[in-house]
Amino acid sequence: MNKIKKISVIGSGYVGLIQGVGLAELGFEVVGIDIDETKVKALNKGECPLYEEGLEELLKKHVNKNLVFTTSYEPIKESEIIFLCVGTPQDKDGNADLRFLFSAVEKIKETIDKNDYKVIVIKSTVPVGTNRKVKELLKDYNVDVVSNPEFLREGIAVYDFFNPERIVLGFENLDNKKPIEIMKHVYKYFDEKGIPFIITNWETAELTKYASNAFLATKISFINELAKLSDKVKADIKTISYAMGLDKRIGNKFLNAGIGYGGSCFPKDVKALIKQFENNDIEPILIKATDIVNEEQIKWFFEKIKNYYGNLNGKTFAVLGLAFKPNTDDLRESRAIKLIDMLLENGAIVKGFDYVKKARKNATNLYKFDKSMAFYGYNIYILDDLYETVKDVDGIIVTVEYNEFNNENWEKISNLVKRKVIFDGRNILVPEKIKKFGFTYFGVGR
Ligand SMILES: NC(=O)C1=CN([C@@H]2O[C@H](COP(=O)(O)OP(=O)(O)OC[C@H]3O[C@@H](n4cnc5c(N)ncnc54)[C@H](O)[C@@H]3O)[C@@H](O)[C@H]2O)C=CC1
Ligand SMILES: O=C(O)[C@H]1O[C@H](OP(=O)(O)OP(=O)(O)OC[C@H]2O[C@@H](n3ccc(=O)[nH]c3=O)[C@H](O)[C@@H]2O)[C@H](O)[C@@H](O)[C@@H]1O
Repeated sequence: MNKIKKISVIGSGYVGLIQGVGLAELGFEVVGIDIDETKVKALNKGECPLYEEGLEELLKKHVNKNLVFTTSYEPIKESEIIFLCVGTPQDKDGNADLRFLFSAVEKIKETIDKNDYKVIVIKSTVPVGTNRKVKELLKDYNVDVVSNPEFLREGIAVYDFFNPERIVLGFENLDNKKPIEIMKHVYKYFDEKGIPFIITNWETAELTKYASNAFLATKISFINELAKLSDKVKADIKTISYAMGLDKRIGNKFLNAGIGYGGSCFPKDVKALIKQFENNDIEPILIKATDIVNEEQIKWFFEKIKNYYGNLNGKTFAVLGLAFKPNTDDLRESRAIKLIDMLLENGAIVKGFDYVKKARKNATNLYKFDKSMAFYGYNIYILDDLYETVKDVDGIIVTVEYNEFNNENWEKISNLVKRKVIFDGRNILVPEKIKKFGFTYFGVGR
């Protein structure tokens, strides 16, 4: 097989950028294509538009060497492999919105020569049947379409790129060895590392992605539902999770009770999976419950806060954590933001903090530019310093699972707050330690 020279990666968001930078580090010549001109300009200067540990260093190492970014689709003419990494957000009915994907496919059609062989690899999370549709759209072209769902986690995405737990590849016809060989060549590094490859058909690959996310989300909703009972009967959900997790069949991961899952994927992918069931006339009982439990969890936690104070009007809260999880700037479906909105709607004053500078910047922009928030705009402050954030507050609310919170100076914090009350929405603090400084502590199910 000819050595693959150039790879195009369409979409330079969390997935596309990691994919592009990662492939560049593996020695390929990569072109990143995005419709966002500002993003492309920044990337070509080696500036990372999103925060991901280790990403900017790798970007700087390869940009303008074996990695370039452009808004033009022209470079795909020179690439045998084209990765599609555009967003597939939720539409108004809960389905995956494939507008960006189909628009990228249209651009591919306009650009490539019908006779030039290409492998088009869909990394975006797409509903069952999408790879087939894309192939149908390209039926007059000499292309193979491959489903290659992405499993990376934000916050540790660079690590995940180089250390995947599996590589799933879905093909139209397993007897057609050409695209299989090409994909194995691109992912040779992982093959040599002994990472399992799952070579299957399109539908299995597409559904594996949704199944994985929905299963993890279900584990979280399961423990969150149990946490409500645990809370009431004074059991300790952390001990329950630990004890459950020691059973290897259950495992200890994703059993941390809290204020629910957020992010750009679990909420939308669970909803999109529900829609795929419904579109196939099957009632998705369990997965629907996962979604409902998650939507309710934050409301339950908020009620807990409200019940304690009686009236939130004029009360000031320090909200520790803004993004949907630690070490990211991503505010999409962040439970912290949902909680802040509820506090503001109830007349509270919010002081928000996150360790990630870009998360603070994104939150500042969100409240500054979101017109619907303008009404209570003056009631929200995003601060750069944790101690400033807790100063004179009626309560501290932990919304992101940063272990680092335990290493802060709690004696100092206890002297800064107006009232020593903590609502730990992620069960991340060590209550014994905090209580020593006179705090009243509320967790989730403990
Ligand atoms: N963010 C994550 O951790 C993960 C995301 N995924 C999936 O990967 C896909 C991408 O997700 P993210 O990277 O988070 O999205 P994102 O929103 O961060 O990035 C998407 C990028 O695509 C660009 N784009 C849109 N239309 C385009 C077009 N026609 N041509 C070129 N560029 C275009 C946008 O400007 C944007 O930069 C989604 O399907 C998502 O569900 C899968 C695993 C992990
Ligand atoms: O498809 C995707 O986009 C990705 O979605 C998740 O990754 P991510 O959204 O980055 O974050 P997670 O670490 O999975 O956390 C998701 C949410 O669940 C919450 N969570 C996680 C674990 C837990 O025990 N409890 C809990 O509430 C987190 O706080 C966070 O809000 C999956 O873990 C990835 O494998 C997948 O590729």
